[in-house]
Amino acid sequence: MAFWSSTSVFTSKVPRKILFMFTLSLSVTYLFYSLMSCYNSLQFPLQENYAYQGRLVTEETTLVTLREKLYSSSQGFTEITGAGGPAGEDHAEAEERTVEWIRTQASPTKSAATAAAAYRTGAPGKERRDFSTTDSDLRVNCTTDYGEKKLPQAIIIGVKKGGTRALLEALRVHPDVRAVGNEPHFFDRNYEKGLDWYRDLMPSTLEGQITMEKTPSYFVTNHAPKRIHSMARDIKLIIVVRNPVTRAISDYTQTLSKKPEISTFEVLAFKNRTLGLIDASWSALRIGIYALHLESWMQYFPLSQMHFVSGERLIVDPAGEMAKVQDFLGLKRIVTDKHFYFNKTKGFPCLKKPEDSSTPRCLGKSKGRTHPKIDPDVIRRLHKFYKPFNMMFYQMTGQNFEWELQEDSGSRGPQD
Ligand SMILES: Nc1ncnc2c1ncn2[C@@H]1O[C@H](COP(=O)(O)OS(=O)(=O)O)[C@@H](OP(=O)(O)O)[C@H]1O
Repeated sequence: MAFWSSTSVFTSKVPRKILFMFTLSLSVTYLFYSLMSCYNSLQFPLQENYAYQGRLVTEETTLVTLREKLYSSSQGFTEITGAGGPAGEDHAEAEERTVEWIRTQASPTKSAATAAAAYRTGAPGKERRDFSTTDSDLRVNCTTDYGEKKLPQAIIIGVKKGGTRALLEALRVHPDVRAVGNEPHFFDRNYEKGLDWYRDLMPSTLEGQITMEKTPSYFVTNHAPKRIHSMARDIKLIIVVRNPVTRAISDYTQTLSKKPEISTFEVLAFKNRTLGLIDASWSALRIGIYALHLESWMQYFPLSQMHFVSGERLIVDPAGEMAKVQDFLGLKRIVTDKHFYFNKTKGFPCLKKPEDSSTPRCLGKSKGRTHPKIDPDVIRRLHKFYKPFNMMFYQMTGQNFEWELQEDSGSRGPQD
């Protein structure tokens, strides 16, 4: 009773208009908060539904679109022929410097993922600017969200100066191949960093895509066969081989470009030139004794898991070599002669750009260097030195690379 009476006193004292306004504002506030909480609870189902539709209802289109996106961002010849300049810096050079940066700068306490991310994208700050390309930045951005990172199912293990970059870049045109741009050097220089570090370097892949990397020094690394085998015994191994004499000269040319003060090829090739004693411990020559290196690999892997690419044919018939590589990897033959053209200035086959651009891409200037002229007598002696090893190699692989037919040339081809 007291309550009712006090209420009636209150209503009789306060004007009806104010009471109405008060009630109205209370209702509006209540309505506002109700809507807010309702919005929050709706947000997740709406987002899920969007992704759900993307995955299931438009599955085909989405995958194709994603692949196209990944594909268009994974084209990778770094230099447009003739352009030169810092933007045209070659991958291999950048790779070397990235590896160098990681070796000297990366803190051992960093997590595998952080260190790998730094490796993949290059170093932050000044170093990063030196070898960054829009291409690789795109690659990282586009892939982090889609698919998952996997250990490689195929590796180009060699050989140094064989044509490994040309092969990898041509393979990357294939929509079912995703490869790390830099050379990870995991099984030779970075093994202690662990498999998580290695995996984290890899680009994300969608179902059906193959993860790849190339590090040509694996072929001549003692521990590499065992280590790779313990990671994946069914892995596919690709080896690009080239006339060992030409390969040695190419290797020397690369060293000479970095250290112009080194001795001549002729001096380095011999322990005693008068006695005709070849220095097979010189790495430029040692790498070319393919049969010996292959023996170590054959202790762990059957030949059926290895594919040998002719470095010479990769230049004169890139599409032909690519057909065989795609077959070996179980891929559809998508990279064909339509993807290549011969660039006269470069003297090598180059990749046509995808349809969205009219700009073709060739490898950088450290690929296809002009070799110094080497004494023909030294070349002849080196051919003689390699001949038995080559024969053994042909026997082991069941393939004749016909390097003996090139004995009189001693050099590499298109530009010479
Ligand atoms: N398309 C195309 N463009 C340019 N160069 C080509 C191409 N195909 C094969 N080659 C040959 O590749 C040689 C370099 O081999 P690698 O890429 O394996 O070198 S490296 O080990 O990664 O440094 C490189 O060696 P050099 O000619 O001695 O520079 C080339 O002969």
